[in-house]
Amino acid sequence: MAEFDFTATLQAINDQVPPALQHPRVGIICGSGLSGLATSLRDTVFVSYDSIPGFAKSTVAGHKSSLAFGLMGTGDGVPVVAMLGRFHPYEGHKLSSVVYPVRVMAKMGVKDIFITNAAGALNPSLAVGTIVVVQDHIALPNLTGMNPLLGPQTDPSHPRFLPLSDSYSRRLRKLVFHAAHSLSLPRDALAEGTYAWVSGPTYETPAEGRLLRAAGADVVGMSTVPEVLAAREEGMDVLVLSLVTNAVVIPGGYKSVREEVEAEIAGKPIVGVVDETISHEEVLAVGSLKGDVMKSLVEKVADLLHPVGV
Ligand SMILES: O=P(O)(O)O[C@@H]1C[C@H](O)[C@@H](CO)O1
Ligand SMILES: Nc1nc2[nH]cnc2c(=O)[nH]1
Repeated sequence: MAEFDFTATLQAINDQVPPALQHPRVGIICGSGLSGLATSLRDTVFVSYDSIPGFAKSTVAGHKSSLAFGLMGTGDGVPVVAMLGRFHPYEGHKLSSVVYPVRVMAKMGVKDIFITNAAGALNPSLAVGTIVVVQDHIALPNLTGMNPLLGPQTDPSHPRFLPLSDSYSRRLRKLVFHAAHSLSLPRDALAEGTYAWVSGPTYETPAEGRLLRAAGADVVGMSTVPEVLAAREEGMDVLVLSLVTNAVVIPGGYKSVREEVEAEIAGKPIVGVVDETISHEEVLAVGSLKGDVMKSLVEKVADLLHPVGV
């Protein structure tokens, strides 16, 4: 961690943020196309990543590069810091840089972190637009030597062998369902599921999608798990919400070329999906279409939070 200087980072941030907002209770990471979450904040102060030592720059469309500090929810509001733009390993950022902002949030006093992302559906019952409350993950990179916590510990007080069985806070997951009830969201607007982390930047082949589905994952994405690990190591409670932006596993699979040719010879139309691709533009479009639902959910959860220690 010698490359990171928390004191310099916090100093640069505090120079730009009024004292009342310098110790946020909640941290939010906005996924692809979900930076609109920050419009929930009042008295907002933006701090550009350029001005923060140790922070990288997000290079992905749909990700800005600033922190937003402000108050969320009714009444006095909950002090929040939101990352408008995250870092992904596929952009060339080291895993230690990817998770540095999460560690900085912990130093600021964040207790609960809400991590959002855009993800592809592996479970065919998940429609585009569904918000998945993540209850577990499968991280192939963690199992194959790319664990973000590999290497010297960033703090000797952290556990060397971090348990992950309780990574996704039951308290916060329950609050999401209470929030959805208060907002009268239809039951199928939300689901529970397991997130598979892959490195990207390629989207999955159909066979890779089937592999991850067979392994038990419901959605797949290219972020989040490194942040979850760092947050847990830092002692924060974690909530992850995945917005389903596209289907990876197609029910019934793709029609084979033989079936297509046979249908052509018989002069019949081919029934089923022949070919389908996903693009980041599509991912962002779903984000802007469904971002408001994510936003009201996050606002309501912030409202339902009890004061720290209660
Ligand atoms: O930052 P998130 O995980 O929301 O972004 C997803 C994964 C890739 O970065 C991108 C692919 O479209 O969207
Ligand atoms: N890996 C992966 N990440 C995504 N982010 C949004 N959609 C997808 C997807 O289909 N696969």
